[in-house]
Amino acid sequence: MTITKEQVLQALSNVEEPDLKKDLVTLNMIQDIVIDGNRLSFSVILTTPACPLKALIENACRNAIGHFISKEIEVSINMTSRVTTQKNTGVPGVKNIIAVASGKGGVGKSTVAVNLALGLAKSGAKVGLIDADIYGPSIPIMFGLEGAKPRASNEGGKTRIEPIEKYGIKLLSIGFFTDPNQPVPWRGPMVSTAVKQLFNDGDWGELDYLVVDLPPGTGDIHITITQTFPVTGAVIVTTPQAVALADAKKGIGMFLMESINVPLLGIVENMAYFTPAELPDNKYYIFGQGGGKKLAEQLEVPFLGEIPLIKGISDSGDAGKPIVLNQEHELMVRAFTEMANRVAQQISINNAQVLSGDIINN
Ligand SMILES: Nc1ncnc2c1ncn2[C@@H]1O[C@H](COP(=O)(O)OP(=O)(O)OP(=O)(O)O)[C@@H](O)[C@H]1O
Repeated sequence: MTITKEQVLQALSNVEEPDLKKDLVTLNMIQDIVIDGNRLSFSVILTTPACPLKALIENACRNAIGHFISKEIEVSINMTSRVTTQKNTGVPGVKNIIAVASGKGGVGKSTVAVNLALGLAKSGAKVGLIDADIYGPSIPIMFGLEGAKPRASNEGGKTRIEPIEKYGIKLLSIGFFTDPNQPVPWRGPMVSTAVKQLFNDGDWGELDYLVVDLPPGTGDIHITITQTFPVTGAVIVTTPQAVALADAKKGIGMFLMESINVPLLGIVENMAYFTPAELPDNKYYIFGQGGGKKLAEQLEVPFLGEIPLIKGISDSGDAGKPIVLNQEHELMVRAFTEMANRVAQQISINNAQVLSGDIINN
């Protein structure tokens, strides 16, 4: 039997991407169609490396070919991915900037930023991390990089700073350039210049996601970053207590201000419950239950997940090996991996909504 490329595309135009709510052909996700007698192969380009719907989409493609063309065709599908982008992020080669913020200090914003970056990288994405928490940069410690100094060079009058690579991600922290034993006595404009340099002078190469750990609260750095670089979206970290939730709301308000206008990717509730190591199935909601989820519902933004409170996180942070890399802490690995996948999924959905039509650029 002879089949044509047009028949294949026609059949696959009946398969909808469940998140993006459009068919795979309209989204330009079907590529490299090869027909050889009754053998057919093609690639499906997903928009997140760890697409939770991968198996479902592959199955739907096989069914569509069987149903609309013939069950006799031998189908081979290459499921691959290419992270989308919707706007120029202002940093060459960087497809998406993710700002991680919290209203209140000490809620675990840096912990979430680090494990988010590593979770995204684990799924196969190219990831960078900027620690813009100028008054309390904690990423050098969390990666075991205290005292590290990134190499800087000068190319044609332009400074290039080489991010430090560890655990598969590229890192720059304001802490690499300051004395950890001294407070940073910088005024607003100096801070803004220093932070912008991390973005502009960093030799980031090609990145799918650049995660930015912001200082707590709302201030100069938030305004500088969001007004200089078109941020793809913000992840808000809170804990379950009423004070933290109230501050998270303020933080969210800032991102939604007309002059800032950064889309919200969602809310993460950290230290949501306590699970003792010896009783892994028990959850104790010591600070109250469901506050983060309720806030997300109220504000109509996605809820990205609950991260339990366990002692291992602070130990891992202090030991320079973030918990998402520590298979012994299965519960945490799962919580952070799922959160990272939800963030990637949300970016893919937002990008598709902005781009309408072809979302995979050739
Ligand atoms: N889920 C958790 N379980 C146990 N400890 C945690 C958890 N999340 C964070 N911590 C610990 O709480 C402390 C504060 O976390 P972190 O530095 O990530 O917070 P932050 O919000 O970035 O703080 P800052 O306001 O100083 O920037 C750290 O010691 C960290 O290891």
